[in-house]
Amino acid sequence: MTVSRPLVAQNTAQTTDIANLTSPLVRFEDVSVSYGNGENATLALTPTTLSVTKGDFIALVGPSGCGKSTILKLVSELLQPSSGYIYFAGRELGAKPIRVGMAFQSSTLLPWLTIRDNVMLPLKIVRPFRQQYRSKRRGEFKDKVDALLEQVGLIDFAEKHPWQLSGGMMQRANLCRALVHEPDLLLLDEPFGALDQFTREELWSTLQDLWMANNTTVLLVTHDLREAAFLANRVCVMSARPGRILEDREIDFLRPRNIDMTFEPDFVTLVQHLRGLIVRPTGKAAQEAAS
Ligand SMILES: Nc1ncnc2c1ncn2[C@@H]1O[C@H](COP(=O)(O)OP(=O)(O)OP(=O)(O)O)[C@@H](O)[C@H]1O
Repeated sequence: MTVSRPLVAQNTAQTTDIANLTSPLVRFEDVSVSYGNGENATLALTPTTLSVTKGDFIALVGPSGCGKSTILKLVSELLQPSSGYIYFAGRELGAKPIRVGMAFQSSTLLPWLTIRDNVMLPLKIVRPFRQQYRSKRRGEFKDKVDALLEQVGLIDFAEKHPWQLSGGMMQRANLCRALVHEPDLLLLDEPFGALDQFTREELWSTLQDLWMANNTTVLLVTHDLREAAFLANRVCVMSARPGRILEDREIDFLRPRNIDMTFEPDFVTLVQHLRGLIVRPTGKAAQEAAS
């Protein structure tokens, strides 16, 4: 099932505003990916069409190897599609630079820098901030970094080094670093995968707060269906390789969402439904289902 997008009326002043609000920030049109050539080629993604609206929080879920990370690699231009087209803000991807923020399961903080300097790093490297950093805005940037650290509860650790922080704290700092340069897209690949359940749930709330405050567009890859249903406003469920989108599901629980909500029947039913799409019955259960 694919979510139907609102229809836009033609030729009215209001139309333009609605169109701007609803036209996709990112659009995949029949995008497929094969790794390798000839007999050794692996078809990772079958022709896939996907629209991401500005401000969306999309979770990609599916069995291992179904192509979730491949989609992130495509959006971040680390990989070219084998066929099809990808558009960003209406122009083919690559036509103009886009700002991307990323966070992964393992912390990529630099051990010799303080937490503040780690979070500051994109402002020293990424345009247009790097020119401004060299000139007059250094103090302003420190305030910006500190505001983010404050928001995630790390301001008292700004002068510490990564090895002085817990895993959950390092992931908070990672999120700040991924967001500090105001990315067009925040790409998260299993960012909480290495954390214990309680820390992970704390981080869900942190990420939700950051998303609500910064109006960022997020693509999250996760194996955790509760995480997907808690955080996202759309969950895309992918099939086993070669990947395709089986269901593009709108998630309309009220915000801000809290952990108590995840024990409510509606939430549990949703997670079971998502699980049913991914996990095929095996053995006796499969025979019973087939009969
Ligand atoms: N560089 C590569 N060369 C060859 N095959 C690759 C390469 N990268 C990925 N693949 C294959 O493409 C498929 C999709 O990989 P991808 O990493 O996108 O899956 P995934 O859904 O993110 O998996 P997981 O959930 O296990 O991280 C897998 O079968 C994988 O083995």
